[in-house]
Amino acid sequence: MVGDKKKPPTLDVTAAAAETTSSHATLTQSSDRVTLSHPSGASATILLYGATVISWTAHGREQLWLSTASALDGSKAVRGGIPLVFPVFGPPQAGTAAEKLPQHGFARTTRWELLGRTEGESAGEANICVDFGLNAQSLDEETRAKWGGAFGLIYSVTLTSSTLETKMVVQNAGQGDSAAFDFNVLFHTYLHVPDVNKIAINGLNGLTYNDKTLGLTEHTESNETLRITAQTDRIYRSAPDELSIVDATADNKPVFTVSKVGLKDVVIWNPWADGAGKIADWEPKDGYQQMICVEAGSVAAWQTLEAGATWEGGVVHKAHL
Ligand SMILES: O=P(O)(O)OC[C@H]1O[C@H](O)[C@H](O)[C@@H](O)[C@@H]1O
Repeated sequence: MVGDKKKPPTLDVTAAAAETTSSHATLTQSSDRVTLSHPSGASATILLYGATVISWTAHGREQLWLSTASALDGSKAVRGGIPLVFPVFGPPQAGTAAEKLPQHGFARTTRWELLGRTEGESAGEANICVDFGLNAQSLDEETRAKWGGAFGLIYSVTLTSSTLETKMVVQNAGQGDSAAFDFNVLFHTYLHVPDVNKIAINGLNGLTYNDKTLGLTEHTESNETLRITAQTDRIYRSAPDELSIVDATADNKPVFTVSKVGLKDVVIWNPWADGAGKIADWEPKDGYQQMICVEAGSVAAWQTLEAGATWEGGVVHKAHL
């Protein structure tokens, strides 16, 4: 696990018991998952495998899309929810330190350690937060041999009545000049939407993006609002810190607000019918109509972390419906 001295000072590791309750919120733990419950009725369930959020409820409804065919037993990355991408986004390029790793790295396919829970306040309301840790020593030997970074990660998931915040701290525990490492990091959030044909994404106009469906070619977004009408897989570079997802068929009623801190890029992904048909664990096949991936991260360029240095970034997802 991440060294004691490097944990956030507020972290209450001793509270990570089988079940801890308070008048404000509860954390329930089983052998493979943790569930946070907020007094408002909101909840979040996180698998220790990949520290993957597999459910987030607010306003009495599920806010994340999860394939009904997804493995949840640690045999394969989860198809839906919020898989974590680290230390490489997409298929690693030959010649990079990450070249031997699988697509999207190892964070989503490694069991994390539960560090503990805290309660606090955000935006004037009570929240509950749970922290998970992963470091180089906890990787299996095969994975360690594929990527040498002396990394430590602390991943925090914070729940309020209508928001889910995901935050990552990356530490370089290495020593000496040669211990710097490069990484990508991304929160691969599958947002659940009532009908993808009706939503629009605001905040991308004027940005440069690389279109993965067109061989990663570079384009400039010229639409005030982005509608999803076909397979979409784009890396929007240097995106603004706030994006809104609205219902374009209902006076642009807000559906989600996505606010990022310390993260440069946003990936927008929907596999559409053609893509979903090729993904074995995607069910129901027409489920692409009820989701949109809005993935905040730093992926267009490597983040370089020097020995002893710490990096931090996160995203707040706010559900309006
Ligand atoms: O199938 P996965 O490895 O989970 O990747 C799912 C998707 O992740 C990101 O959104 C990428 O931009 C897509 O190109 C990729 O298809």
